[in-house]
Amino acid sequence: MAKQRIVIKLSGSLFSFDTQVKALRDYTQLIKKIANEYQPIIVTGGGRIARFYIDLSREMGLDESGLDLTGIMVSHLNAKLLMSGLGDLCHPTTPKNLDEISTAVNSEKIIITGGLYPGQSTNATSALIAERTGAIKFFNATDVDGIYDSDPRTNKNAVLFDSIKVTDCIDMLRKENSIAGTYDLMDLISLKVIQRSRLPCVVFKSSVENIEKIVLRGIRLGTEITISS
Ligand SMILES: Nc1ncnc2c1ncn2[C@@H]1O[C@H](COP(=O)(O)OP(=O)(O)OP(=O)(O)O)[C@@H](O)[C@H]1O
Ligand SMILES: O=c1ccn([C@@H]2O[C@H](COP(=O)(O)O)[C@@H](O)[C@H]2O)c(=O)[nH]1
Repeated sequence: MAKQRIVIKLSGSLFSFDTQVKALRDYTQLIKKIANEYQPIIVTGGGRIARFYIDLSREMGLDESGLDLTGIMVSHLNAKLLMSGLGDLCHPTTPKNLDEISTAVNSEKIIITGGLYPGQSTNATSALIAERTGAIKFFNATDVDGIYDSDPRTNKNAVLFDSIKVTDCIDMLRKENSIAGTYDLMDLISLKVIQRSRLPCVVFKSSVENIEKIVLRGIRLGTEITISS
């Protein structure tokens, strides 16, 4: 019987100018372990390298959708980097749209990809992929412990939610930026997809240990996004 699918958004913070091969290997080992139980679909964020290209290209005069495409390209490079350590266990290409995702998942292999469409973040991509592939859950492994009542990077007194209704999350995050390279945490598209498809989603801090705990051992971490009836 085919394995259940899960989508894991891997924080772009894993992919940086000083990333060590050990960190990547630790993640590929974890992905292999997860693949014994589920069919993982991994979406890699753009991280600092995407922001580096986006910022320079913006100064050079590139328009916003062009900048989004640049960010998407970098997220696919990050995906390729992770794929280098997975060999045949992994679908050989990074799908570029939802149709390619639908075909790729039929291989029953691990799927690794980056962003898909301009005007959104890899979180929205992940939610759309989860919706399209019938994944049972969207695990958003980010660079903070979960969803707070305000940005914890700018408010040291921000309070972490154990769970939050998707509607409250939409109200809280609706004023966020939607220009290339600045989509923080969950963008509106990701939340709307979660809402319309009642997609289970948890946001937590990315680490090999945390992903193992939450995905394979069912330990509760971070912030669950709940859907009210
Ligand atoms: N209410 C909030 N709760 C938690 N984090 C928030 C909130 N509002 C803004 N943020 C910011 O969102 C950031 C996480 O989103 P970001 O997209 O930068 O991370 P990522 O998904 O790990 O990176 P990438 O997009 O490169 O994969 C946090 O570092 C935090 O500063
Ligand atoms: O589906 C997508 C995914 C990404 N982008 C652009 O790339 C950057 C980097 O992605 P992050 O998720 O923020 O790491 C993002 O800011 C967008 O500009 C996109 O357009 N569509």
